[in-house]
Amino acid sequence: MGKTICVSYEGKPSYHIEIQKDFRLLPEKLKDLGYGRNRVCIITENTVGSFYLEELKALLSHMFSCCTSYVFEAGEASKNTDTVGKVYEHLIQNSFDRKDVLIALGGGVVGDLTGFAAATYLRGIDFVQVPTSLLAQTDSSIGGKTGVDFMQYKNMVGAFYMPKLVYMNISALKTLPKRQFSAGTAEVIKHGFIKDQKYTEFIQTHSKAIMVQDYETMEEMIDRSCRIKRDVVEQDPKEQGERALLNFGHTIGHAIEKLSDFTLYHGECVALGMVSAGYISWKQGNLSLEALEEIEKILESYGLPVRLKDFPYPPEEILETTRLDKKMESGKIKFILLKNLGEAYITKELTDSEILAGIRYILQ
Ligand SMILES: NC(=O)c1ccc[n+]([C@@H]2O[C@H](COP(=O)([O-])OP(=O)(O)OC[C@H]3O[C@@H](n4cnc5c(N)ncnc54)[C@H](O)[C@@H]3O)[C@@H](O)[C@H]2O)c1
Ligand SMILES: O=C(O)C(=O)C[C@@H](O)[C@H](O)[C@H](O)COP(=O)(O)O
Ligand SMILES: [Zn+2]
Repeated sequence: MGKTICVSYEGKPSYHIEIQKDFRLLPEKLKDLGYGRNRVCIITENTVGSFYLEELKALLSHMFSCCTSYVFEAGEASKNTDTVGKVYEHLIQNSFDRKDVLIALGGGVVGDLTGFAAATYLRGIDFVQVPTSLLAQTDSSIGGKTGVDFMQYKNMVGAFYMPKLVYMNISALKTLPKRQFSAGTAEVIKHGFIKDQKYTEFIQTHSKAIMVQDYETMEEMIDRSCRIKRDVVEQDPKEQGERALLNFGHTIGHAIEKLSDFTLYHGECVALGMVSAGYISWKQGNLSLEALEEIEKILESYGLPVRLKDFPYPPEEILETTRLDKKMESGKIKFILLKNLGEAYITKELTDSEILAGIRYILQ
C-alpha cells in the first residue's frame, strides 16, 4: 500500500511524495503523470548505480521510447558545476528536449545536482526524485532546493525547482552504510527539535527500532519527517522567513563540512551545528540545561558526533568560514536558535563572541 503525501507549491497542488517498500509502483506513478512516449535519463552515481540502476532500467525501459543513464562518481566532491556540465553534454548528445524527464536516483548529492541540471537545461525540464539515502528520503528530496557547491562553498549556485514526483523505496536503505544512515538521522532529529516535541519523543523512544530499520517504525518516522518538512516548505517555499528554521544546525555545520574537506558528512556536521546552536540557545537564557543535555543524548543514541576533538582549525577560522556561507544578511550571520525543544526562531543579533563560545563548546 505505502503512503502518499501531497505537496502544494505557491498555493496549488504540486507533487506527491510516495513512500513505498519497493520500486514496483514507479512506472505506474510515472504513467499517471503522463510520461511514456518521451525519453527518460536516470542520473545516479557509481555506488547507488551498482545497487539499483539495472533494476530501475528494467522497470522503465519498456515504457519510455528511450531510457538512458548518466553515472558520476559518488560523493560531495562531485556536487559541482563540472558534473552539471557533463549532464548537459549527455542530454544534448541524446537529443533530450523539454518533453523529456530526468530521474535523480541517489542521495542528496544526486538529488540536488539533478534538480539543478533539470532547472537549467533548456530553461527547465521535468525531474523526479528517487531518493535512496535516509537524508534524501526525509529531507533533501522535498521542497525543491536544488544546487551545487562552488569553490567548495555549500550550495552556492542553485535554484528553487520542484520535482514532479518524489518516489522512495524504504527497503533501499538496507544497503546504506551504517555511518551514512546515522548521518541521515541528524535531519530527522532536527525536524523534531525545530517543530514537534512529540515527534522528538517518538525519535527518543524508538531509537533501537530505527537503528535496526524495523520497517513499520521506519515508515512512520519517514512519513512524519516528510510531513513536517512539507508543512514548512508549503508555507514559505523560497525561504523568505520560516523556511530558514530548516537551517537549524547548518550555520556552523556548513563551515565544518567545508573545512573538513567533506570527510565529515553533511548530517554529522548538522549534528555538531545543532549542539553548538543548542549551547548558544542556553547561553541566551532560552533553552534549559536539561534540554541541551537531552539534545546531546538523542544525537549520541543515533551514533552522531556531539564534539569535534582535534579539529585542525581554530574557532576564529570556523567563524570566518561561516561568514562566507550564504547565511549572511546585511553583513550579519543568520542563526537559528531554540526557545524550547520543538520551538525554533531566527536571529541576526548574535555577537562574534557569542558565536565563538558556541563553536568552542563543540571543540572541547
Ligand atoms: N536540497 C535540500 O533540501 C537538502 C537537504 C539536506 C541535505 N542536502 C544535501 O544533500 C547532501 C547529502 O545527502 P546524502 O547524505 O544523501 O549524501 P550522498 O548523496 O553523498 O549519499 C551518501 C552516501 O550514501 C551512498 N548511498 C546513498 N544511497 C544508498 C543506498 N541506498 N545504498 C548504498 N549506498 C547509498 C552514496 O553513494 C554516498 O556515498 C549534501 O550535499 C547536502 O548539502 C540538501
Ligand atoms: O530545505 C531547506 O530549506 C533546508 O534548509 C534543508 C537543509 O537540511 C539542507 O541542508 C539545505 O540544503 C540547506 O540549504 P542552504 O540554503 O543553507 O544551503
Ligand atoms: Zn541539511
